[in-house]
Amino acid sequence: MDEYVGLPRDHPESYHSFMWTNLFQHVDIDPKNVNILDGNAPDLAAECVAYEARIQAVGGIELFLGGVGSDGHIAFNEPGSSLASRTRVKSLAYDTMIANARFFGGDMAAVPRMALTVGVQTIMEAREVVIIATGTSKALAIQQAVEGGVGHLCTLSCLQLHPCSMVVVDDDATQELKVKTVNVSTPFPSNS
Ligand SMILES: N[C@@H]1[C@@H](O)[C@H](O)[C@@H](COP(=O)(O)O)O[C@@H]1O
Repeated sequence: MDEYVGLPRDHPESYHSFMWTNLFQHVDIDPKNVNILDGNAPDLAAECVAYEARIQAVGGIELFLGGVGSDGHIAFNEPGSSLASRTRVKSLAYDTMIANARFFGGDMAAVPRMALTVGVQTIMEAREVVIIATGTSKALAIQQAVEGGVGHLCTLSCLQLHPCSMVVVDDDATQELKVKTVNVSTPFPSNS
């Protein structure tokens, strides 16, 4: 769904490496059926257009599975991204660079400043969207996305308008939610 611009494909922190290490090498998939954006393409804009065309050619995205940044971004659709956006080159937000510095030895100078990413509209056209958010660092983003209005400052909020989306959270990620619900398996206290 996204890839840093200019980071060597085989760098341990590239999304190519992440996907091969954590998923593709464990499943029976023909490498020619893997489609990851090329952040080193000679023409980045053309790479983004071609990626959208490849999605269309296979009939669209069946399931979009992703995470969320602590500022509410999905893929690399940083705050301020157009809700009509499609795959494109994106400058990373300073907060995202700080969050990612841990993957680059804490060296901000080593953190890529740009990425290729699917757009908000690209994600909205997937038939199903599942987003996983764990930990207190995601709690504000979850609150804004679930209880706030739909807006481009928290691109996860667009899922309020998606017909088949789900956000999977742990308890920590729900800490900022204002509307409390009771776990259906918890019995109500008895008055007697
Ligand atoms: N580009 C990725 C996002 O696609 C991802 O959702 C986010 C959160 O990742 P994690 O769930 O590992 O914190 O990290 C990066 O910013």
